[in-house]
Amino acid sequence: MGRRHKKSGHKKSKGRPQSSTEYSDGGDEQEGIQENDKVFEIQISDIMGRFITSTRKILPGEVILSELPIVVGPCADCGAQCLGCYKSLDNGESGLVRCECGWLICSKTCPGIYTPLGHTQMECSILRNSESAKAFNTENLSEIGLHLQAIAPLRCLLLKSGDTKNFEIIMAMEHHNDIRKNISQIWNTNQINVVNRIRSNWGLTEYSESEIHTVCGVLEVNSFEIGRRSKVRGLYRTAFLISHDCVPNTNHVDDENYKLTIRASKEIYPGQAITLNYAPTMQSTLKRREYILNNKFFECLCERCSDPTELGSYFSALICPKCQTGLILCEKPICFESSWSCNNFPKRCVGYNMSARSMELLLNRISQEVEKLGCNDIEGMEAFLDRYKNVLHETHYLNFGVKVSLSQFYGKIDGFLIHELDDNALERKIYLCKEVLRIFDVIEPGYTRIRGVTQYEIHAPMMIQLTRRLTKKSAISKSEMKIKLKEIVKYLSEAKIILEQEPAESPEGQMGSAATQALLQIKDWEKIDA
Ligand SMILES: C[S@@+](CC[C@H](N)C(=O)[O-])C[C@H]1O[C@@H](n2cnc3c(N)ncnc32)[C@H](O)[C@@H]1O
Repeated sequence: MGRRHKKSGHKKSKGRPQSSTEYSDGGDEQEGIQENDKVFEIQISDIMGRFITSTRKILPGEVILSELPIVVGPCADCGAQCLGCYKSLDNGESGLVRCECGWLICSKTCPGIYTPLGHTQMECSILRNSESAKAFNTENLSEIGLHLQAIAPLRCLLLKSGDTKNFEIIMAMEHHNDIRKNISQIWNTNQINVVNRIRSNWGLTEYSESEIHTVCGVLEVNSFEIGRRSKVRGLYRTAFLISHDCVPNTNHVDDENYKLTIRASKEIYPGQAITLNYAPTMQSTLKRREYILNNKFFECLCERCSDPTELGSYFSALICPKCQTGLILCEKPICFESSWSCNNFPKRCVGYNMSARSMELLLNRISQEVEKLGCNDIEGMEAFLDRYKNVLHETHYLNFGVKVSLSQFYGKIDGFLIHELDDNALERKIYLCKEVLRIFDVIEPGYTRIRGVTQYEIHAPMMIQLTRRLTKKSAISKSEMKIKLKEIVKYLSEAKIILEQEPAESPEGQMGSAATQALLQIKDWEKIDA
């Protein structure tokens, strides 16, 4: 697995820091932040290349940077999409609509036609002149996705004559060509779907093969997945500098104009690296490291990856089948081939070992079971947890994913609507939310979307428990009620702060407004009670 890895180990940064103004030529990357209050500067390390660190203490929720993209385009694995607004397309009732260049669009009035971050006039005439749409097989719309793969790279290349400053910024981004060219699956796919398409099929020979491979690499390594409705990627002139950590200290959102806002999710100290998680946070160390190696082309050596317990979350731990009390942990988590053994050995266990390969096979088999679970199937999920209770640690990532789903679905699914839940089911939802929060406090702490959602989720069963106790006149003293209400207000208040950062129309944004309403209602309650 290590063959793609060029650099290893974190080293201290060296060289002089560059201020963000010096680097970005006074861009808008810290919009809303005073010139004399820049919160980050650029550093360079042998291992990570450029990365950013804070110049002062940054508080949770503070905006670190906010910027519009340089380039937006369909993701490499998108299906048929509108070239202007990226809406997914199907043959639908109205059939397929084509732009003047012959490419498919959602409608003649698509808001993304002839706009800088959609289908520009320049792109339209290039695609028309090259007769690029002639090759479309509209009988098979998924094939259109292959043509769309070349659009984001083309948009980067068009900056060469249209916006040289941004073209230079893009070409100076990390592309890892030296590693990627040895991965035939990546390089050959790009050669066929992007390089040959742009140069041979569309006749744009002014762009060299190496230039096209470079923009492919830049997009793979640096782009952000954005947009709510479809698979869209964007390149940003400053945000790409943020380095990776499996326990990040920022979160990000993008709005309807693809403006990206990076906020601190927890306190960041002066000089500390500003980080985000490039990998899916709810995966085990093995899976995250594999993802980063295969998609971002480096080996993660962060604290979470280096610790066999994943900072006490036991996200990858199995229960020892020999002694039943010990945990099977990876001996050297930052080595893909490392074996696994019982942590009770030698004192309380005769010993149990597993090879990396056996662990991989076991987890793949259990993952397939998780994937088969219907997303509404609360009983199926509970049965899964019960089936593996003596195999997987209670917060193993496969259990944990199921628990996160359950923490949200109890109260929302037919037959399990919140007012239909009996006392045990309410208690179960509260228990799951608390467990989910306990683990996210370790792996994604602070002001993060999932913590906000879970804090919102926990308030409803707690409120219902309280009202049931009042109406049933089960003994509840005034002081106990006050304590319960205080706890609910604490959850809702943090949910409100976190979720109000989300776009108002998004489900999370709407939860934020609902949290505000719920807080007002509790205030009324308190008045009545008083
Ligand atoms: C989005 S770019 C970040 C900017 C890049 N360092 C540069 O100088 O242009 C991602 C690349 O930065 C490097 N990188 C980021 N975080 C890293 C980390 N935690 N450890 C090692 N390399 C890292 C890797 O080369 C990765 O592919």
